[in-house]
Amino acid sequence: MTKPAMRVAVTGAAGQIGYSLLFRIANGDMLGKDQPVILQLLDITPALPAVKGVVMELEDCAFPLLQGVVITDDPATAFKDVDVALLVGARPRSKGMERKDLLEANGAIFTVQGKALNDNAKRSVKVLVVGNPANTNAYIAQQSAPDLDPNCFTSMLRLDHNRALSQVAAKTGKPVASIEKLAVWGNHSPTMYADYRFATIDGASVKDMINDQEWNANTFLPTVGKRGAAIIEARGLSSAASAANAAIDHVRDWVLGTNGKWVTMGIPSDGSYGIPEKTQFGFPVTCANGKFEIVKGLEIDAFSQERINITLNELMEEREGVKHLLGK
Ligand SMILES: NC(=O)c1ccc[n+]([C@@H]2O[C@H](COP(=O)([O-])OP(=O)(O)OC[C@H]3O[C@@H](n4cnc5c(N)ncnc54)[C@H](O)[C@@H]3O)[C@@H](O)[C@H]2O)c1
Ligand SMILES: O=C(O)C[C@H](O)C(=O)O
Repeated sequence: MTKPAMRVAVTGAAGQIGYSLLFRIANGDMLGKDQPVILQLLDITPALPAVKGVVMELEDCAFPLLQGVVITDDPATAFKDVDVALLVGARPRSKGMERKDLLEANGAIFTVQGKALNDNAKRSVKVLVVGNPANTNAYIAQQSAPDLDPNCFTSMLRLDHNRALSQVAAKTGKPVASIEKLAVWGNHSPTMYADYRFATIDGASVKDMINDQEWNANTFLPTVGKRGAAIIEARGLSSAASAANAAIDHVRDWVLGTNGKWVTMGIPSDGSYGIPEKTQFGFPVTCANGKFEIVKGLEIDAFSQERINITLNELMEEREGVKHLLGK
């Protein structure tokens, strides 16, 4: 029997991530090959003609799972009864900027959209914030939606997770798919802490295999942390296909589960590992039955604690910087 369609809102639908994302959602890559979808696309008024062009292309793909498309510049319409909301629409940084430099330009978008989700989305909505600075924007949206469970709101660290997987695979000469139990802690920024201390490949310790703390501190962490800037430098534009791919991975795992495997999600802290409650922080999680759960009880050594403190402090500063948007 055919499943009822799930409603998926995507903001910034005319943008470059949107162009990589929408076709994959409509193809069933995110919610399953047996899951019909209705896309509810939001962008600003001047971008609506471009959204219509993308929708013409979606039609021309004749995706069997695509049951309908809504195009709008009104957040209330975009989020009406949605099961999943991908908040991508926001300005990207250009060369020389850090992601937090976007707070002023982008923060306000997320108060409006958080409120619109609060008033219109399904109570079980799964929200992923991609627009930068993603963790703090997700915090703003969550704080603007007091009637929704805070755990409805997540932010994207999956791109950092996937980047870290690739670097570890290259260093060890082993396939990406063989790596388990990798984690990325903290903010989606160069301060994030990609941690392979618990990672295994075919049951063997990755840390022992690499056995090179100098490489960890001076090559691996800067490479993963600054990868976004390296892509902007090389492409002249920020990452788009890999960002869309990470968004698909994040939501797919949240909805369909990880079978006990660890993934990284930015989620509101429950106080674990000393991270203040509701801080949107990258944690190792497992997902089952549509819910995520933090991997608890991991030992945090001195080097890791130092890195976690740095990324947490940055998030606290960002939070301080958006207080005025939240009337605090
Ligand atoms: N978290 C991550 O890992 C990650 C990775 C890559 C990019 N990003 C971020 O994602 C965002 C989008 O990147 P992009 O390359 O697609 O940018 P883009 O400029 O190509 O597209 C952004 C789109 O958002 C739209 N938009 C602007 N304000 C809006 C609003 N209030 N409501 C709805 N739509 C709005 C624009 O009109 C545009 O169509 C940027 O902030 C970028 O930094 C995050
Ligand atoms: O780095 C950026 O500004 C874009 C994105 O967050 C990335 O990590 O590629």
